[in-house]
Amino acid sequence: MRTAYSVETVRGAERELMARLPEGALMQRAAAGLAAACAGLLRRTRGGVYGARVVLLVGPGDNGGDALYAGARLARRGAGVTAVPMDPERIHPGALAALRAAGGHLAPSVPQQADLVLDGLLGIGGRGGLRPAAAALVERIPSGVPVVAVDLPSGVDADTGEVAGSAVTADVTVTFGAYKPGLLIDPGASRAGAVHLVDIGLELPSPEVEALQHADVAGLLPEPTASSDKYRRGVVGIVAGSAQYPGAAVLAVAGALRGGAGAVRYVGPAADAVLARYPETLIGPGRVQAWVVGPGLGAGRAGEVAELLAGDAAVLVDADGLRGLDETALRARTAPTLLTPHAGEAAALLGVSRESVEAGRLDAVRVLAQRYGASVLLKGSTTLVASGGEAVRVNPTGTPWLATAGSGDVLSGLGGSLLAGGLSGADAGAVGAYLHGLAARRVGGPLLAHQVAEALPAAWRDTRHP
Ligand SMILES: NC(=O)C1=CN([C@@H]2O[C@H](COP(=O)(O)OP(=O)(O)OC[C@H]3O[C@@H](n4cnc5c(N)ncnc54)[C@H](O)[C@@H]3O)[C@@H](O)[C@H]2O)[C@@H](O)CC1
Ligand SMILES: Nc1ncnc2c1ncn2[C@@H]1O[C@H](COP(=O)(O)OP(=O)(O)O)[C@@H](O)[C@H]1O
Ligand SMILES: [K+]
Repeated sequence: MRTAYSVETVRGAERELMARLPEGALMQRAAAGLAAACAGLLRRTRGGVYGARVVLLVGPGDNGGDALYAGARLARRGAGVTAVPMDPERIHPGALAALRAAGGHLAPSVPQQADLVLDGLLGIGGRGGLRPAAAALVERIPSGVPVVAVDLPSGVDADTGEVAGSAVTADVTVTFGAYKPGLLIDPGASRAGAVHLVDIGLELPSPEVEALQHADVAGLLPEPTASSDKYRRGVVGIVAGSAQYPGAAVLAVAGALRGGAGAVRYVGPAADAVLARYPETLIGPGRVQAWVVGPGLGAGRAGEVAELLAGDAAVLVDADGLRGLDETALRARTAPTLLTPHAGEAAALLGVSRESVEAGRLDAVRVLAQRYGASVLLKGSTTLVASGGEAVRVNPTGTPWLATAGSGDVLSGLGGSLLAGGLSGADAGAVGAYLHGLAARRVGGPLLAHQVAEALPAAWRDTRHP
């Protein structure tokens, strides 16, 4: 499991550790890790540190201090290091002295000839969009030169991944002590590049955000045992498709057949299309452990959604099923409930614009989960799953090629199948998104939704191999 912690939590852990260590020790640990990562990068890009031209963008706080101390270490190894301050009146004094003692110097503007740029403008102390002095330096980062962000790319909100205005786009982010949620959640995550964690010895409580990895997923997948039969493995029922959208039913069944349930039952007007493609499907109403309702349902079928929600089986609600959800009915449920909106559907549920959901994904998914008393999977770039007071799960797999018609239908069938196999709403959502994203990566791009479904068994097997 990869875990991420809020600024408040990180600061608390830092305070405790600093009280036990000599002054400045933590910053030295951070700077040593940062310099080592930069040296590694310079070895790969130009064969070594000696003679490299390194530019430091230096903010007024400790983030700038880290950059300066790391710059001093690189200067001692023969790099030519130039520091450009955001505000010449406010520079970490000890760190500047260390850089100067090592042969580095200050400059008023960003040199355009460089082998490496370190973004040490803002770290976890950054608030709101970059102010003009910081934004002006960011604009002058020469194109094509590798950028290493110190702790996090400046302009990215550490707690949420939100970006208000401009922000640094890094090739590598060297982060200290713990991942910050903003490094894992878009739009921040796609600014961070490859994230490298430097252990500075923090002791951390439970995380605010977490990302499953292969072993976590393998441990949650419902594998059959010697005593399994198809009913014990769980039956998933699919209520999807309409005369207008029969394909959604086929794709949801395609996902459900690969999610580990023992049987898939289809209820709706697209039975012929479903059977033509998947003769394994049971047709018509019957007992199930989990329902999937919504893909391609069309308008005017809220009664069917309400009926399923009034029952005691687990329910995954997607797409058209999300229209006019009854908050009270949802809150009264005791079986697992998983809602799977994309940003547009989430915006309709929240009564806000789609853009504001995209910009503040973490907040949106948390509010929805709380309001409906359900697990909520918010689709899109860096899919998120929230449930009650638990850590929000961020999906580390996936590809933008998934933004294609029908891929969400496959995900809903898959998630429902996992619910039928006994997973909780949060686990079914997180494991479903993980496999779905892994399958899509296996297919590559451009991809068709049914190919994602077909790649699910291979993705399932992949999770067993770290
Ligand atoms: N606290 C610790 O023990 C450690 C902290 N470390 C470093 O310290 C950093 C945090 O340092 P600070 O708390 O000094 O905070 P920062 O250095 O992240 O930034 C704070 C400064 O930036 C200014 N600022 C805030 N938002 C701005 C904006 N939008 N535009 C322009 N200026 C803005 C503030 O006025 C303040 O002066 C971490 O990210 C990490 O790099 C590391 O050295 C590891 C140890
Ligand atoms: N930019 C993106 N990056 C990664 N995944 C994406 C992106 N956009 C969409 N997706 C994924 O593609 C799928 C699309 O689902 P959805 O919007 O419901 O489409 P549909 O209703 O056509 O099936 C979801 O799994 C979503 O997370
Ligand atoms: K930074």
